[in-house]
Amino acid sequence: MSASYPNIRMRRTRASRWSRDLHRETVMTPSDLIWPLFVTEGQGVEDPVKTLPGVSRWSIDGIVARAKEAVELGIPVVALFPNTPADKRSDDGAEAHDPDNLMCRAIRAIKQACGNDLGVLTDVALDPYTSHGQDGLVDDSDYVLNDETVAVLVDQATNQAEAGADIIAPSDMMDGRVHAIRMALEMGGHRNVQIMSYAAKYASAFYGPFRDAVGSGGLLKGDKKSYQMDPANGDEALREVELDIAEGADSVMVKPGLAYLDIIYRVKQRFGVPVFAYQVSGEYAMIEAAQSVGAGDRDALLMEKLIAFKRAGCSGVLTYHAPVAARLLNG
Ligand SMILES: NCc1[nH]cc(CCC(=O)O)c1CC(=O)O
Ligand SMILES: [Mg+2]
Repeated sequence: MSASYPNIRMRRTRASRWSRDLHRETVMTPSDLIWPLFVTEGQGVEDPVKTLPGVSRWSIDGIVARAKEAVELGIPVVALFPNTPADKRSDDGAEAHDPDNLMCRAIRAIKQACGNDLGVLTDVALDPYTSHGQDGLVDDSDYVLNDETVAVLVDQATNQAEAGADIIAPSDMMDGRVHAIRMALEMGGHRNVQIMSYAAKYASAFYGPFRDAVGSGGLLKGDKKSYQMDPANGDEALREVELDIAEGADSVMVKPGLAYLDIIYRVKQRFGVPVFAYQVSGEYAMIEAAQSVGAGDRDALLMEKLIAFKRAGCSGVLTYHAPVAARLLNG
């Protein structure tokens, strides 16, 4: 007989629902969710994304409706990604400079409709605007240029802040861009605009459906391994995070989510900063696929994964399942 048994029975506290509720260490609420939304041109358009069943691209009127839905559900933030029309994509991603581009119009429309009831997070990177699908400017050998790209990103971020963005989220993985954007925001009088940096973003096979959604997938030549991180590396993620905090990020993101729980945990333990996980498109698609072949229950799979992010140390999670999760949490 073990020295502790039967003095200690771990099952005692699990025996009834009230007791399980009482002993729960981690809670998830709708305010832990960030809802990524895809914007497209037009009016009254809902364009389903084939590889993300249940997710659509919406024209700005639809995006405003989704934003109001987020407020009703208690979701504090939406994240915006534009599907730029093909004829506005170019080698240099010039459309990113236009203060009236799809993204900026969507930001203004949401802020007008929802004001301070909802935060708007905006993606900074060039892939929705480039004809080659890379997140930055490329040289003759298709190498993604760092400093030249950062200059464009600063302009893109400034336009988004001018349009009313509350959180600027650079997802490009260029070196030094957080500092450059922070300086531009300070100089531009946007002192309270936050930066949530995609600090540890991996060159992942889980981004496929997203690239479909923003229309960059078919265009992408090669891969993003010269700027996004090697999935084999963990110490390097801590260096990335340390730099972004020093450069002025208010919070950091780890992306993708589930396969990188160790990174989330290490970042939280080491730096104690707000950490967010991006449960990316491929992760969403896997849950939906499991549901559709009867391999698992979507709601249960989803909530288990979300609580794992909280347990690992996340302040919140970006997930396409945000409205589904919020409804479940709201009962
Ligand atoms: N700037 C690109 C960007 N911003 C968010 C995602 C992926 C999100 C997802 O898969 O849900 C990507 C894809 C990429 O790096 O190719
Ligand atoms: Mg970095």
